[in-house]
Amino acid sequence: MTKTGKLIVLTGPSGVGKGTLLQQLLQACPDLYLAVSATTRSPREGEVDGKHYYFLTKDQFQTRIDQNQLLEWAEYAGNFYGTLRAPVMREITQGKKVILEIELVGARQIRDQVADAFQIFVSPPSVADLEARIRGRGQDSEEAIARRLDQAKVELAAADEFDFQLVNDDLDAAFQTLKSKVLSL
Ligand SMILES: Nc1ncnc2c1ncn2[C@@H]1O[C@H](COP(=O)(O)OP(=O)(O)OP(=O)(O)O)[C@@H](O)[C@H]1O
Ligand SMILES: Nc1nc2c(ncn2[C@@H]2O[C@H](COP(=O)(O)O)[C@@H](O)[C@H]2O)c(=O)[nH]1
Repeated sequence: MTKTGKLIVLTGPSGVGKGTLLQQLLQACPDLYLAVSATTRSPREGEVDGKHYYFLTKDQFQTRIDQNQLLEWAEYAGNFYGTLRAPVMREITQGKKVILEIELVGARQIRDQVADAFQIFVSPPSVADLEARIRGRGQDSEEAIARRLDQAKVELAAADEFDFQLVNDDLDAAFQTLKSKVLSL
């Protein structure tokens, strides 16, 4: 019998801790495949091309759109972000669980295209905590922080659209809940 893979979407406002939770999840679930996104954003300190993102120019990103290479894409806080279709389909066909860490507009596109994708929304304990986390990361300009906090309000209002909601308050507790859910899929 052919094993069918599963597409899992992890969404939540910038700074809520998606990436932190994901790194722990990947350690705990070595069979989970994290799709590396493409973006036109500049690399942050320590970010490696092909590992954290594929860093593209706007023209390169547009070519991927024109050639239908992206499963979903969105403009977020002045930059473009998207998921490359081919690696995701390859891993799903091979029966793997594939996880995407993406924002709301992209998550909605996935919902329209992949009916059985499982969608998880991560919330902060409060907007004040969210702001403190973005600032504590120390990698975004004041302008970028303001844009991300504006967008966070839109994203938090959409949390009920998701299959599963997780509050990332205590990191260990949130990680255990996330791991149990992902392993159950
Ligand atoms: N439960 C938590 N309590 C306190 N700080 C946290 C918690 N989870 C994550 N953080 C911290 O919050 C900051 C933002 O986390 P992270 O970069 O993982 O967020 P993100 O949702 O992936 O953001 P983005 O979408 O912008 O990439 C990091 O400094 C991280 O260490
Ligand atoms: N729609 C998509 N959103 C994505 C993708 N990769 C990342 N993201 C989301 O963008 C924001 C900002 O990320 P940052 O690395 O600049 O902080 C965040 O919400 C990510 O989840 C993608 O491929 N498609």
